[in-house]
Amino acid sequence: MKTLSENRCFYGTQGVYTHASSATGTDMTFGLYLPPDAADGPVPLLWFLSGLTCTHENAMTKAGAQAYAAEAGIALCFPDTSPRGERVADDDAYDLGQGAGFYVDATEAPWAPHFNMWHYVGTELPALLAKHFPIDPDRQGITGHSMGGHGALTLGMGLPGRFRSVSAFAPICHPSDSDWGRKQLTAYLGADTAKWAPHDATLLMRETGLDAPLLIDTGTADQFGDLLKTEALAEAIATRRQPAQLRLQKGYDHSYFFISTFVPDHVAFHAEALWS
Ligand SMILES: N[C@@H](CCC(=O)N[C@@H](CSC=O)C(=O)NCC(=O)O)C(=O)O
Repeated sequence: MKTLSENRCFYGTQGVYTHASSATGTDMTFGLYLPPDAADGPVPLLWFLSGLTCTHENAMTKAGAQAYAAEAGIALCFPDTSPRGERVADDDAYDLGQGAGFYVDATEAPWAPHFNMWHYVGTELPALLAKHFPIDPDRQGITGHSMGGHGALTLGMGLPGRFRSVSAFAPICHPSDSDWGRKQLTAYLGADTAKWAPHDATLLMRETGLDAPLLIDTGTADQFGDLLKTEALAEAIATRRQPAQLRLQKGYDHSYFFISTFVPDHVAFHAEALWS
């Protein structure tokens, strides 16, 4: 692992690191914020999975989460959203290929050799963090935005017992029934829709639900609102009687202005679960 940068931030450290990933077969870059409490021993970890077109950098520099994480004594990890590089497959569209890994392990050509973001975020990167940083692996929460919100929800439900708390900002909720999902799941996993089910939060909610507290915020003026299919997840939550807060925030769009407004609520929500 190599350190690319470390900056003092709210009395802790915002680092950016790169490492050779066996999951993706590429070098992967991630951001890790360690709060001041990490100087005294292991701290809980909150994952922030980003959306389409993002690198590790967008949420790290635009969400404004560090101030609240410092106060709550929680580390933040900002992974990249896909493998990258000249020898990695890509597509001209912004919503497929590099920057659009959808947090799945691809089985189809040309994506399968490198696009293994489920394994990367779910297995490889947690182990790397636990080895190199003062992180308590038994106290993890996960959040994310849009495609990253989809990742937070599907990893949260797909890895029972891993996360003590799950939240999302404007998540893609039902990718099997959305133009933000069908194209990508077909490309990465093939045309057999049965293989998509573990990567669809609405279907997972109907089938298995979530064994952790859940908070979702979505703006009523989200320019991608029709693609998110929030209503399908809301119905699945209600039908299942899943304990959850699903808040529709009046006038907010899909941007980081929306995320940074509600980031304090989300960090506090995770802190309550991670420190109890
Ligand atoms: N370029 C696209 C829209 C891309 C976009 O809005 N990406 C969002 C995430 S959308 C869902 O995953 C994002 O986080 N962008 C980065 C940022 O810093 O805002 C288009 O033009 O339509």
